[in-house]
Amino acid sequence: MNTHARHDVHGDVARRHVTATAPGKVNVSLRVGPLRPDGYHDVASVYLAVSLTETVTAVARDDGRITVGPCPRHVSLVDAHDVPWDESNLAHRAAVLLRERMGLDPETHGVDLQVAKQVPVAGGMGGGSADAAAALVACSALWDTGLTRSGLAELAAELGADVPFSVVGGAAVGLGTGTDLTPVAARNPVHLVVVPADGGLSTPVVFEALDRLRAEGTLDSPGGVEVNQDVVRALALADPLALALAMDNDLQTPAVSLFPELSDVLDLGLDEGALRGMVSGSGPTLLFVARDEQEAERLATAVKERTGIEAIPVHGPVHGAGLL
Ligand SMILES: C[C@](O)(CO)[C@H](O)COP(=O)(O)OP(=O)(O)OC[C@H]1O[C@@H](n2ccc(N)nc2=O)[C@H](O)[C@@H]1O
Ligand SMILES: Nc1ncnc2c1ncn2[C@@H]1O[C@H](COP(=O)(O)OP(=O)(O)OP(=O)(O)O)[C@@H](O)[C@H]1O
Repeated sequence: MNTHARHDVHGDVARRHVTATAPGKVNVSLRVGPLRPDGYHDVASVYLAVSLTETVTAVARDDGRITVGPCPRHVSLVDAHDVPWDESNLAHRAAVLLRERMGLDPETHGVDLQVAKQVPVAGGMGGGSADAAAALVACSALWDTGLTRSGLAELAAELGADVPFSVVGGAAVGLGTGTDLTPVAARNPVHLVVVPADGGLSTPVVFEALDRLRAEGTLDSPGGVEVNQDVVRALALADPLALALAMDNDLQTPAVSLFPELSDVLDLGLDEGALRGMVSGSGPTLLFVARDEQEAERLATAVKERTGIEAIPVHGPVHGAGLL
């Protein structure tokens, strides 16, 4: 029996359960290369794990079934109606993959996954990826796999480009499809405001829009991608102004072309004193850089007052997926 699992009483049956959390992310730099034959793009990304986290409780079942649903105890801050609560859910896929790769008996190793979400759905902040990362960590403890964090990160890469980073957390450069991670220093927290949009954007559709804009010559087509070292340096120096000036995102133009309302909110954030505004990942969530925590609080309140949107002050880096 592993040391992390606790017991709970459901009816007459004591069921072991484990809870894990995993962070959402923003990309403070996202440089995207040309389309590859496998449908992916090489990226040079600088990831920052932020203080919006997903929580997954894995409750043991001995009938081999795997289920996923909203957590009945933890409050979700986002509308769980937008989430597919079936086998396509990334947390469900994570549990299936882990069980298979560890050679565990599918007749006896089942789990109910209870997910509490804080990260906007389909917002470009890797919320589904964080659910997968938390599910991997929770199920690994529940089933006593003995996998290390790097073993989990390797499995994570099979689930999606952003999943390994949510396992690892902190701040990191991501190469390849984003899964080849190198941690970078980020000593002091960076304070940001994230502004979710009313609706989501499909990640592949945003990448396709980028390819289209490049093919028609509206955007330059790079031969390859290089890491934005100015952003890496700004994180190491914990200098919000340098970070704001250096940040970039190749998916911003395609995301705004698909979701034109974003330009108004970007302008409004700058008008309210943000050091810089940018689309987070594939969008449509926006991120604004603030000078410090107080300024982030003030900015979030101002954006909320002017737009009615629930702007959220966050900070990063925070640690990766772990047991509660
Ligand atoms: C936009 C980012 O969030 C930035 O971190 C990621 O690149 C996307 O990560 P993700 O949502 O975990 O992506 P996946 O689920 O692996 O891929 C979804 C789809 O996005 C596109 N995709 C994703 C990552 C990548 N490096 N190149 C791509 O072209 C592909 O069409 C892929 O089929
Ligand atoms: N656990 C999950 N939570 C949310 N969405 C999920 C989950 N599992 C699968 N999905 C599907 O994945 C899509 C993208 O969800 P997610 O919230 O991860 O987007 P995202 O933050 O834009 O991702 P990324 O930044 O990694 O591209 C959703 O529209 C949904 O259909």
